[in-house]
Amino acid sequence: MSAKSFTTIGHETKDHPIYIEEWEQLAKEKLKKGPFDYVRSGAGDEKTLAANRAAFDKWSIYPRVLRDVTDATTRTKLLNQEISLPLLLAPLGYQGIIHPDAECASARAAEKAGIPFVTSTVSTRSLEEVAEAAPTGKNWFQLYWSNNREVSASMVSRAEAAGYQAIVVTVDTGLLGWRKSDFKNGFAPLKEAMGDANYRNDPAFRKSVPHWTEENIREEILKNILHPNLVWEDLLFLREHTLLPILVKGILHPDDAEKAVDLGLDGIIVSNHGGRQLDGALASIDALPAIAARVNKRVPLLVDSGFRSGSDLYKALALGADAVLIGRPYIYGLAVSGEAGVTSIIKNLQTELDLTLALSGANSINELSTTNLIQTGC
Ligand SMILES: Cc1cc2nc3c(=O)[nH]c(=O)nc-3n(C[C@H](O)[C@H](O)[C@H](O)COP(=O)(O)O)c2cc1C
Ligand SMILES: CCCCCCC(=O)C(=O)O
Repeated sequence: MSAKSFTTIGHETKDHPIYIEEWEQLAKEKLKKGPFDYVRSGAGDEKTLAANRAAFDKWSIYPRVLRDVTDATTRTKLLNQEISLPLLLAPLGYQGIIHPDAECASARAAEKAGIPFVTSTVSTRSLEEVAEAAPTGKNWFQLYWSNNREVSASMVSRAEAAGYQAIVVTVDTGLLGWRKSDFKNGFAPLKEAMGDANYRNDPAFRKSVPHWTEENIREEILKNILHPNLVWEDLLFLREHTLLPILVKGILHPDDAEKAVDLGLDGIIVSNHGGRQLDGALASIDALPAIAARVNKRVPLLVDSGFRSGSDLYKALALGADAVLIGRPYIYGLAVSGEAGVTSIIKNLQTELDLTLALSGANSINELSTTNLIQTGC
């Protein structure tokens, strides 16, 4: 889709909101308090959640004019694959608390839009079901490291067998963040039996729980996921167990980015988990420039946390990211209208990015660099 086709978009979205805030409000009206607060909230006093948004205002787009932008396009390549825009749907667990079609709807919307969908380890639908729902999709699998390496290896093998194209290892959740609204609401999605599909179906996990009962299974899953002892060397085990590209999600420091490249990992996702883990950590967009400089295009660099508009995406791409992941926005779309809602969110972002490119005087994502921005805030 190019900026020229913008006029057709109004029609396609006429029954849907344009503002993300409206989607959020509709999702709030539709969902129960526990699930809605679980999705919206951040850790602690939500300083990082807020910083993720505020940090975009430090940068302004520095436009150029009188350039022919008739052919401006958001198409680009990621991991040697064509994607229609540099956007991915981030791994969000437990989507069954949001909509009965859960991850299958999100994966189908991503498939139709030509962008990757990242299935979470704690998805409501098993990774095989998600792959079946979007058989031509660019499906990636997010791994929560297991305390039992055989379980991690087994999940990755299943992902390979189901046609997944990349593995994302999340490394910022060795312990769960201090999530006050969930404590207040007494809400724990795993207790709702919404994130256990990948474990129930996993032969290595079943073998590792000798006294499997319906009562203890979710406790066992939690014990399995939380891994404060995970260290870089553990990732070598994964490197040896798959030929799929491995991306590490949850990097904020350039030294850690360097370490990931040194270990032979294939990509980095700059992320503070949408402000849900370490409250007080820096905004992702603030972490990006130093990491981009250090990585220096040796591996793809992705970023998430707080992205809500085409202009936000543009800023990250100009600061050195190859693509951006969104989380809550598409989940609000899912809550409001299932697959169609997710599609609307993607289309609006694509159109806005396309227009932002063209209006700034650029024709493609690859042209963007820090010269397209100027720092106007601190
Ligand atoms: C409800 C919810 C569930 C999440 N579940 C996961 C998960 O299972 N695995 C993971 O790596 N990240 C998870 N995340 C973090 C997202 O992948 C992503 O980093 C974050 O949502 C990006 O910020 P944004 O929501 O502001 O776009 C979750 C985030 C939310 C909001
Ligand atoms: C024990 C780790 C579970 C994390 C669950 C999903 C998630 O990442 C989130 O932010 O919530």
